[in-house]
Amino acid sequence: MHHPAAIQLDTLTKRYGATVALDDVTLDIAPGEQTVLLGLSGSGKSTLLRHLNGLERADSGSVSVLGVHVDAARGRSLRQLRSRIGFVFQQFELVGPRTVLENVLTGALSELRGPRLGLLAYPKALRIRAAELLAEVGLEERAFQRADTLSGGQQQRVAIARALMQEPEILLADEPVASLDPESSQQIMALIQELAERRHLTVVCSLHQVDLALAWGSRIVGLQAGRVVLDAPARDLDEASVMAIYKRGAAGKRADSTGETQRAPQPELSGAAA
Ligand SMILES: Nc1ncnc2c1ncn2[C@@H]1O[C@H](COP(=O)(O)OP(=O)(O)OP(=O)(O)O)[C@@H](O)[C@H]1O
Repeated sequence: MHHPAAIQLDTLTKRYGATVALDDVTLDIAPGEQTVLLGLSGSGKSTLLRHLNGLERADSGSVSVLGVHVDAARGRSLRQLRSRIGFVFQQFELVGPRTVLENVLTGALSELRGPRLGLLAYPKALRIRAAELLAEVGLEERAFQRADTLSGGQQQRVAIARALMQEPEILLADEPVASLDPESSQQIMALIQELAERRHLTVVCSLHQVDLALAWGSRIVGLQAGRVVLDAPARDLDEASVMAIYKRGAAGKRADSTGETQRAPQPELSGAAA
């Protein structure tokens, strides 16, 4: 790889009590690369994503993002790093009673001092940028509507616009389409791809839908019980080779600290998505 990596994980291991959530993960992700994480529920996808912006700390090994050693970053240096990393979530995490435009603007809060209430509390240049982003995600006509009146797919578009408001270099997405119907899921994935390509964003996205991952990701990383068991360009894979990562391994047998077993495996084809 001739680029310095945007993301570099070196023998990363993370345990929660007896559970090994990430087990000796080594991974380099190049700038502009779009990577999908696949694996059973509990295989470590969210834990991996949460290490990339310092929400979790490695037990051993190292995590380097945009040249910053995340494990060593604290306070201001961690805030600075986080301002370069956008994050979107399964449940969108919008402020429901606020307008769509205000929700997008909150993505710029790290650029400002103190909380802001109401549109006029934001500088005009930011309001213009937020409106442009809303247009880019196809929601300019919804700017003054309450966020909680939008459909799930529309809410995820707002969340994506909010993440882009901070002009990130990396976009992390933790099951961004798990709450959406198949058609909206495809639209959201296509949108993320298009926006990422336009900005040369590095994307790491966890998914449960194998067919979406194959259609979308430039690179597929499969996790099984915290280990990387597959790492290949999507074009070199077919559904059968990806489904192998869902075979019941250690992940399916482990019990958590309450003694409950893991949720059932749930690879999906998006046509059968919940
Ligand atoms: N804060 C925590 N405390 C205890 N155990 C945790 C914690 N976070 C994750 N785990 C455990 O670590 C393992 C990996 O969890 P993780 O959420 O990363 O999996 P995942 O692949 O993202 O699952 P899903 O697809 O259901 O989101 C699981 O066994 C989980 O129970």
